[in-house]
Amino acid sequence: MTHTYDIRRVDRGYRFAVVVSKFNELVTRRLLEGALDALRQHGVEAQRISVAWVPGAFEIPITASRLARTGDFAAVICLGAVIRGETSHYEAVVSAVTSGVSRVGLDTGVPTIFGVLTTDSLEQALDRAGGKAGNKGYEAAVSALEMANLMASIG
Ligand SMILES: Nc1c(NC[C@H](O)[C@H](O)[C@H](O)CO)[nH]c(=O)[nH]c1=O
Ligand SMILES: CC(=O)[C@@H](O)COP(=O)(O)O
Repeated sequence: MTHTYDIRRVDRGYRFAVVVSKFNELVTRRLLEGALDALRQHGVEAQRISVAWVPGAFEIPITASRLARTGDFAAVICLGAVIRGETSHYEAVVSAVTSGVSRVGLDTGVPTIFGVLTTDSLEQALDRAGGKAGNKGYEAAVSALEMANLMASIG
């Protein structure tokens, strides 16, 4: 019989860190609210959640890395909103935050969840921050819970 890891078990002892960027705060505050809602709904008490605000998405990876390396957190949830402007700055920020968040997870072994919107417009971002396309912050927190449980199951 095959063995399947159980990702549904929620351990109330887990601690979670959230890194959220101030840039495009109208959007990112909604992502944060979604993430906090998801954690709360899954039984994670407020005192088990640490939130770090950073200036922009570019600063997310270094902060996630520092938090992951404390060993205090079952997962680090990264939230941001990079919205395309007139220049190639968008590509630079997206590239840095995407590869940086991925690297933190691989380097530390702590699930580092990518809840960073990369959109062509503010409207697209708001749609994904509690609007008609859901709340990617909420989804990111559910992924964090699943990964925390999966990592604990694997040992
Ligand atoms: N344009 C966006 C930024 N840019 C700022 C950078 O992330 C960074 O804070 C700055 O270059 C200093 O290092 N950040 C976002 O989160 N979203 C953007 O759309
Ligand atoms: C993502 C960002 O890059 C944006 O705020 C920068 O806009 P611009 O390319 O018009 O300077």
